[in-house]
Amino acid sequence: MDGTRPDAERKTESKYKIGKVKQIPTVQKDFKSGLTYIELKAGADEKVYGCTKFAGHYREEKKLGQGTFGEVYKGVHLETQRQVAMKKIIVNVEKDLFPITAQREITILRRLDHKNVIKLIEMVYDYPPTTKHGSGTNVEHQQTSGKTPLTKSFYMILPYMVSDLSGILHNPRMNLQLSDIKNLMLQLLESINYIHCQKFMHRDIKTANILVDHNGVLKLADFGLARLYYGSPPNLKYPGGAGAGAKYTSVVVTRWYRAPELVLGDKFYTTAVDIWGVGCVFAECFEKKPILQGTTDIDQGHVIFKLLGTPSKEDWPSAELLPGAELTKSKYLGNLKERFGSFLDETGLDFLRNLLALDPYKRLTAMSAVHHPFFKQEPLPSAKLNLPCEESHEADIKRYKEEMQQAMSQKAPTAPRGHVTESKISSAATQMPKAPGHNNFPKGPAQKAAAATNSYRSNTMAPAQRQVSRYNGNSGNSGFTSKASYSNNYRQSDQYRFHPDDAGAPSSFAARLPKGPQSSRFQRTDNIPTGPAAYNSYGQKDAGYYDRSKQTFNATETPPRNYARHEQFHDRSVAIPRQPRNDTKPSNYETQPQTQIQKQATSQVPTHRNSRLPTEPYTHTRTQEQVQNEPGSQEMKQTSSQNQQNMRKINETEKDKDGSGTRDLADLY
Ligand SMILES: Nc1ncnc2c1ncn2[C@@H]1O[C@H](COP(=O)(O)OP(=O)(O)OP(=O)(O)O)[C@@H](O)[C@H]1O
Repeated sequence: MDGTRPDAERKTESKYKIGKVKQIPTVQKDFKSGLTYIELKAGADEKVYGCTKFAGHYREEKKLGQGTFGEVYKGVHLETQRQVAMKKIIVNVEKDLFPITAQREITILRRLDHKNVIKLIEMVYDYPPTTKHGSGTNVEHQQTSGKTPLTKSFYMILPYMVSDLSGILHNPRMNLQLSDIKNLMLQLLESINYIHCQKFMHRDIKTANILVDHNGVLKLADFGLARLYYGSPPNLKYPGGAGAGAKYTSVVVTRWYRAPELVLGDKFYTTAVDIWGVGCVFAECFEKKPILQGTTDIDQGHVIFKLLGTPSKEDWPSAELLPGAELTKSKYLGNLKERFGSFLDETGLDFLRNLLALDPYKRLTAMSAVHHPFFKQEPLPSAKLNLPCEESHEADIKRYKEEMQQAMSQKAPTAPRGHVTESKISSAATQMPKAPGHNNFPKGPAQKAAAATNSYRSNTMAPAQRQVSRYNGNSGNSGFTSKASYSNNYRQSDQYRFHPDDAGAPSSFAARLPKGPQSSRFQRTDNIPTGPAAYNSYGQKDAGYYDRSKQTFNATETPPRNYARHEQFHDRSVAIPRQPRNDTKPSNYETQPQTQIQKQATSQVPTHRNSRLPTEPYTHTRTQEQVQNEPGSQEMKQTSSQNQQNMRKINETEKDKDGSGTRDLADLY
């Protein structure tokens, strides 16, 4: 381009060669051929190949979120006035190191092209003013203040998305119906199936990385931890995911969304780690907060097993071979049904249970999950996600919390004598002692009852509860302008509803995903083979089970209630007797009796800033002393210290290559 420049200068420039040379973004049209083109002309001060210069082309507006290596801003492309999101990557001029996660994200995003995956529009750069290359807006300030070392910035320019799922779930004016959740889940599974088929694992699935545009289209974002995996894409050979043939770093995924095999230190994990994240996201749509909030990496294991039960050898045979196997000596019974039974029926619970299968080889794949009967039963997934067009990002969560606390402090109207009123409950609640280390939100039963009346979950609330909800659009008391939300039994007319099996369904979900390892279980029921080997919790025709006592297959009856799930579902030839579970009560406050209203209240308190790396738990209802005195806690302590030792060993040998951003390139591909 500029033949007069010295070689040395050209060498430094090519260090940031990122893509095509693209200095002038104006798209022109050739009238003869009808083709559009961009004229390439290097400006005198534009030194980075493949990047547009920030100054004069883009304007930075409000902050949308905090990234690992810089912030994410809303911005405007000046020539087109198009709104964009700008993910800022700050590079220290002295060290001159480009963050590897950013490099990884750019490389991967450029390879992906799917409607449910965020697109990288272009890269732009901004030089510090001390260099002769020109002046950048952000760095001028640095120079004048003279405090911080000079940095140059790169921006990943992405299409602007009006909200992320974390923001949506915390926004009191947004009310997701079950049909909307199904729609979101289908879009999410499509995006994950696409990236898995492209041989990438995402490794950071969480609500903050799931973006939604103003048309209700979901876009998976943040590929900073993604990587190419080895081996074939998901297929019949590899149930439970793909990529098992190689060793990867196990310190990936934001802790609360980390799959149990990662928690136990497995390095030969598969794409199934992303499906675990999908399960966490799905459940979060109901509780409106991350469902598995471990305070440490070891605690994460306990929290997982508290929800799903400690796995027996039959449940997860390879767990005992993992470095953190000590954790499987705990004796939790699991409380998935108690926690989510009020939101989901048996089919929904089965879907959740199979997304959150502890054994990755029993977990659904993205392609099989799409065919789960959950999506075929009422309410069907909505054809289009219609959310109020309000910006909702993780950066807004703090504001929602303040709004909620303000609304809580307002007095409710007095009720006739003898009736329990919201204000009475609230005042009783405020007298309850606060648990240590917690915020100001009420904790005791009465407070939780008060909080429950302010539930976000209007779609699952009883009508009486819904009437007193301040946040619900249905409520006359609503302090917010809200789109009319539907009543509990509202059902969209069929023309607006989507069924995955409908040939002419208006949506793009119509069963066009390839059939995967476990997908046969979720295909049409007439595909399910008959006979003893076919008992399958989804096969309506063959709803039989292997009767252990009679040593026969009972093809006509449904299994008795206590029949172990793996016997019906996973073990197709021999029913392995389930290990009797020790009934010792674990040190698990969730197993203590809780009223429904308490549970609702606990689930509705968004006390964390957002769902990034956890620092403290949401609720902390017991004192240290209480915890120590609980039955089983000493035993847990021993297990825990052994686990800690194990995990320390793992961490020492593999110093968080992914989490710290100091990964070596070899791990990339
Ligand atoms: N294209 C976009 N449109 C609107 N908001 C966005 C966009 N991309 C990111 N955001 C917002 O910025 C937040 C952080 O973005 P992102 O997760 O990509 O950054 P990150 O540096 O990778 O963060 P983390 O360290 O949490 O992984 C998102 O949760 C979202 O709220």
